[in-house]
Amino acid sequence: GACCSYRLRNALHPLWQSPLSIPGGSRQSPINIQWRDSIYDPFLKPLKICYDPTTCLHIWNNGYSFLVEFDDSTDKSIIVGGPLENQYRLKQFHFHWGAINEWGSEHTVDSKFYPAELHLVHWNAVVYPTFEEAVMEGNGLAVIGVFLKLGAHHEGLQTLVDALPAVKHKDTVIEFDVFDPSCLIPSCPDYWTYAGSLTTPPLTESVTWIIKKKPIEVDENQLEAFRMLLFTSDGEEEKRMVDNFRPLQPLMNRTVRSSFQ
Ligand SMILES: NS(=O)(=O)c1ccc2oc(NC(=O)c3ccccc3)nc2c1
Ligand SMILES: [Zn+2]
Repeated sequence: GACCSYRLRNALHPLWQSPLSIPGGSRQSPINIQWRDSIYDPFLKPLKICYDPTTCLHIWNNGYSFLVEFDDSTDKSIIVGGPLENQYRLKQFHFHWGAINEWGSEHTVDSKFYPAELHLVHWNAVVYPTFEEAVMEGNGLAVIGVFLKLGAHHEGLQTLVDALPAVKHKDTVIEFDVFDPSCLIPSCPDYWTYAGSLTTPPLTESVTWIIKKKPIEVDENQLEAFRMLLFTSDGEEEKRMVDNFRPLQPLMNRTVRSSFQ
């Protein structure tokens, strides 16, 4: 059935030479969000986002994507509300994108891909002492997903794009001391939410996904800048960093809730 073909696809997908046996596999991510199957939940609260731009630390190319990491030793940059029982601390954000504009996002909406997707990764520091422990727990992480669509130039993203040549190769890092990632989040409050997993190893089923309904607009040059990054380290044969998204996973017996009617 569909499930075993997913299993096979996961095992064969080039980027994720994950062992044939993926973890449990009852709440894997990403998924297709079928708009008409999502259930409006009037008890979902608005998501409250409070980031302190001075908690920004550095940008680095980890060989999967480029990450902007934050100082998560205090509650200075947090999210609260939405589907969440506790407040969650911002750890890092990163993107997934395609070689061309026809695909690139991890989640799809009514089977439509966006050219890229932003993930803002947070962890439950109220209940767990470290990020590493939170990664192993069902309510450990909360990731906000924001779709990127081709359109107008995005001013806030440009400061990131300007820094990318300095992290072209895997395992390069540069200091990035002030950045407010809320400029990358649409002002429209509408979102979908479901219980899922990390989409790269360790693929642990510890993520409450909060997927914003509205995309942000970025221009062609900004998407092309992502595609100039490399999976490979300096001195290795160059492999462009593109198509760093995981294949869609089976919904199994999950429902996707919406914060809007
Ligand atoms: N595509 S994803 O599902 O958002 C996703 C997938 C896999 C991830 O591994 C980590 N680890 C750290 O951030 C980390 C940062 C610093 C120290 C330890 C871990 N974040 C992830 C997000
Ligand atoms: Zn991601």
